[in-house]
Amino acid sequence: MGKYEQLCRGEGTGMTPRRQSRLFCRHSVLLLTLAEMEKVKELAKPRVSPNIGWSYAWLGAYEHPMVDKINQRIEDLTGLDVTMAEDLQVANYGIGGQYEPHLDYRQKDEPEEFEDLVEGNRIATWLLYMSDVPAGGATVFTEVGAAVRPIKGTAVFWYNLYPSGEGDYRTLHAACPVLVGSKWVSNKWIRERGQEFRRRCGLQEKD
Ligand SMILES: O=C(O)CCC(=O)C(=O)O
Ligand SMILES: [Fe+2]
Repeated sequence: MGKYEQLCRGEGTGMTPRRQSRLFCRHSVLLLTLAEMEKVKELAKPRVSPNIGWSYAWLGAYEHPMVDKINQRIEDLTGLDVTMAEDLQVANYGIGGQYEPHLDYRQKDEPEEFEDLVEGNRIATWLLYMSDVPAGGATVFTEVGAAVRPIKGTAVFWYNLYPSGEGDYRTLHAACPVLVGSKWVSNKWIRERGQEFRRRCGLQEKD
């Protein structure tokens, strides 16, 4: 059985206490209000296929003042500039909906993928859960051995790139199949441009 399946079953996290303490910093405050989450879902609903597999929609800041406010909140919380970030992505997973292990950043050996990277690569990912999921639906990091259960109003944030700009393979992650309920998330992919004075670059490849 692969690490993905194992983690989804709630087995084999096996993280050292040190790693655990460095990875997890979960606050019990709602990062978006219930009204904001409902609005985001309402805006996305006509564009996703609720409750079947996995589907998503992009929400531009111009669509509703609340979207703009949410983007601003992400900037305040992460300390990163969101001017050149991608639009807010809203995704829904129905029963059985999942997302296989992948990297959010573009790799160097995908040259054709670099064409639309004027804003740079995806330096960081902000992933916010907009629903509780009674069973399944965790986000798992297969290299690290971590599983994050969706809790409505909480978010996961990580850097996809080393400060040098090199991709960090340890960020490989996946969404486990939803077993009961419906999973709503919103993703914000922050790009490298605009972070020059917010996150200093490293001298070594893996700095
Ligand atoms: O829904 C999740 O838990 C992860 C989603 C994800 O990794 C993505 O959309 O890139
Ligand atoms: Fe992802």
